[in-house]
Order: sequence, then structure tokens, then C-alpha cells
Amino acid sequence: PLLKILEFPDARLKDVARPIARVDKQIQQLADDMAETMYDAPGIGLAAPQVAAGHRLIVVDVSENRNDLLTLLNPEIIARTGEEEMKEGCLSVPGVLETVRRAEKVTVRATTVQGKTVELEADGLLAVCLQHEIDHLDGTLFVDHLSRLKQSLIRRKAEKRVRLGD
Ligand SMILES: O=C(O)C[C@@H](Cc1ccccc1)C(=O)SCC(=O)c1ccccc1
Ligand SMILES: [Zn+2]
Repeated sequence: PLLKILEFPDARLKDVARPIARVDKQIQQLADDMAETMYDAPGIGLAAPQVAAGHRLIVVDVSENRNDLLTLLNPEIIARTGEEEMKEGCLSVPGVLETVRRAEKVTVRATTVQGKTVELEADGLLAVCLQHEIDHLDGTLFVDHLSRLKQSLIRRKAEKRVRLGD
């Protein structure tokens, strides 16, 4: 089923997710629900802390036809080169698009739901998305990479939003 995506400044978005020791039915169900939620949002990625699940699990699909899903457990960036800036959004910070500087290329080591260890080299939007999602696992939002001034403006707008919502 679709999961509820937490919105900034929800403190749970700052939690550090815990490594997944073994792939069980519960983890597989969470991965399926996260993918469904990502496609429905729509988004190109989603990390477990965004749906209040404290596991190191991300789903990513940057493909044009939205048919190339990557489900990565315990993903780690083991190499990064270069630097690039890209406008980013976040499903947990609706209505905000800001430029973030990140590594141009990354090598990510992760475990698949079949329990296989994979290493993937990424550049372009996939590299940016993987860095954005892995940040979520460490409680870091893309707004944390912005200036203090921008962060305060975004926080003030978000808090106003919550009041209207309740
Ligand atoms: O909050 C998230 O993790 C999802 C986020 C991922 C992301 C976007 C842009 C740069 C890096 C990481 C999103 O998917 S926001 C929505 C979005 O960017 C998008 C939605 C539909 C089609 C294409 C992009
Ligand atoms: Zn995000």
C-alpha cells in the first residue's frame, strides 16, 4: 500500500537508519511499498526514513519510462570523483527546488533483495539521486547543504504550511 511521506521539519527525518542484517519478508514488503509510493508521488527516489522506517533501504528509478527500479540495501558510497551542481527537489520538502553541489561520479556498494552484493558506478542524475537518498539514511536533507539563510526561509515556510494543514 502507499506509505505516508514525512515532511520537513519532522524530526524523524534526522534519524540515522540502521543497517539491515538479513533480507526478510518485512524488508521485501517495505521495499515494494516504497517503490509504489515513489512512483505514485511521483519521484525518482525514496529512502526508508522518509516513510518513518529506520532501515538502510533506498529505491531509485531515474529512467525515462519509469521502468528501471533499483532497490538497494545498506548502500555505501565507496568512491567519488569530480563535482557538479544540480537543482534538487525532495518529496519531504515539497515546493522547494535548490541547487546542490555534489560529486559528479560515485561508486556505490550495496546488497540487493536477493542478498547479492553489487557495485555500481553512476554519473549524471543517477549519481545525484544516489547521493541524495544515501544522505537520507544518515538523517541529512538536501536543505542541510544550503546556506543558513535559505534553511531558515525554508523552515519558516514549512512551519506555516503545517499550521494551515492541521
Ligand atoms: O526526496 C526524495 O528522495 C525524492 C527526490 C529525489 C531527487 C530529486 C532530484 C534530485 C535528486 C534526488 C525526488 O524524486 S523529488 C521529485 C523529482 O525530482 C522528480 C519527480 C518526477 C520526475 C522527475 C523528477
Ligand atoms: Zn529527499
